Amino acid sequence: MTEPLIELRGVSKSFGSNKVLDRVDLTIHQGEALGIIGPSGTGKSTILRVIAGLLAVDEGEIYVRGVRRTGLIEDAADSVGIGMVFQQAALFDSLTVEENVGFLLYQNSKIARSRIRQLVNTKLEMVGLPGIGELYPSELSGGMRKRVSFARAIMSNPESDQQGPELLLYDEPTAGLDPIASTVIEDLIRHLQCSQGVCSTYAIVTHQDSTIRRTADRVIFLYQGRVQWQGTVDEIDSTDHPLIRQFMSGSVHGPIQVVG
Ligand SMILES: Nc1ncnc2c1ncn2[C@@H]1O[C@H](COP(=O)(O)OP(=O)(O)OP(=O)(O)O)[C@@H](O)[C@H]1O
Repeated sequence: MTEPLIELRGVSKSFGSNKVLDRVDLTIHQGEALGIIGPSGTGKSTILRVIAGLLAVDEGEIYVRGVRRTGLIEDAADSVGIGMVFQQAALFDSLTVEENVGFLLYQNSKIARSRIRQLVNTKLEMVGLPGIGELYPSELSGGMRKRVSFARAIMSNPESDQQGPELLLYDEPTAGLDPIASTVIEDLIRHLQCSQGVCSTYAIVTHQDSTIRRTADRVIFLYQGRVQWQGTVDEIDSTDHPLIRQFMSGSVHGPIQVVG
């Protein structure tokens, strides 16, 4: 098998006395669509932030295409471009859609405004929202805001060698959306995976059944700081693993402790 794009080896992370990740091993290969599921508060977003290089770990090693990462992403860029779509769309309300999507280029490059506008428009078209650059986030629906945040995550700098992120990390991209708006987002995630030159690999954290089934090929189940199960999306239905059976049925009875 080829070298993984990302590999976590024995990664642990605590917040105070709360040990959220406990010697987690995880690999993501080129072209994979990985679903990360598990009960609330079990460390799914934390894993994404670790993979993105936004959060330091207490123990363990992170390899990016076989090269050990030391420090955070701000210390040294990885050889693999990573884009992250946060749980909340996290747009700046006082900026237009265009300024939000092109934010990093406006801030960190000397590229002409007209060129950035062109690049932004291309990305807005890719997420199915052409011509909305002049609008403000408050004028958009929740689903549109999510799509704008996708456009921002896949923006690339034409002055750099990287065409765009090779790995996209989605944190609950369909949370709070109705079933149809969720389908639009799920289709978009798959479509972006297949678009040439953009993010053919992704990891997605989700609680939504339809999103797990429609966007993931392989799934890992996280609980009590560990990867407790992994399998294909079809195996979710056939496994008799008690954690998966309880989680997918939503039962309050079983090995998963119900909080609250
Ligand atoms: N910056 C932080 N400081 C302190 N505690 C944190 C921090 N970030 C996360 N935590 C704690 O770590 C645990 C895991 O949080 P995380 O957001 O990774 O869980 P999750 O599985 O994504 O949850 P959910 O499904 O509810 O979004 C929680 O108990 C959370 O309170």
